Amino acid sequence: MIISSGAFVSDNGRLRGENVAGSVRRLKDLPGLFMDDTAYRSMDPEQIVYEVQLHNSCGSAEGGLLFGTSTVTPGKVGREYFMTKGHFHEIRNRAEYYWGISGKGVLVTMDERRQASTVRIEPGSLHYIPGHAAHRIVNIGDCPLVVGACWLADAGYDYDLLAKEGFSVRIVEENGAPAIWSNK
Ligand SMILES: O=P(O)(O)OC[C@H]1O[C@](O)(CO)[C@@H](O)[C@@H]1O
Ligand SMILES: [Fe+2]
Repeated sequence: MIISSGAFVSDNGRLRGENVAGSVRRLKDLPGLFMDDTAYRSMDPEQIVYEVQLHNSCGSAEGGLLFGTSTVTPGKVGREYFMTKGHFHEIRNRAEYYWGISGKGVLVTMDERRQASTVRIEPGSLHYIPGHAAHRIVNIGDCPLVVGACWLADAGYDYDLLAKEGFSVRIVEENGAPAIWSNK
């Protein structure tokens, strides 16, 4: 039985070692995500918006768990802060834990009736995301936002519902501070 995987989480939330894989999302990978398309098109398409690192030692086996960290770069497109794409789980009832490792952020969740909620993420904060809730993180600070996560390996990703209307709220800078805008 495998009880240790030979992987490590460093102070900045980076994973290394066995069974660790990473992916990067750049501005060019996220067309239509941000509300200000003119600002989006004026920016460097190679700019990294966020990176995800994943520790996977079970594939997508039912009953297995995945562990990941997401690192969102500080920045904005127009007035809207850099954020992850966000998703519902393909198997809708699958829940997930998030916790803040470093930086300042907002967790946005939204149910299938487009009811949204937001909560601040800070180092050490713990967030339970129930099934049937889309989830996204937003970096509202000047440093990278690093968030850890643990979720069921068979959860999968569903981006289709969000591709049409997006989340019902957006996190934007207003008078120098983060504000929640309705996107209904
Ligand atoms: O690119 P997305 O769909 O916003 O997801 C980013 C990552 O956040 C997680 O929810 C946890 O970090 C993973 O499931 C996912 O890989
Ligand atoms: Fe998820």
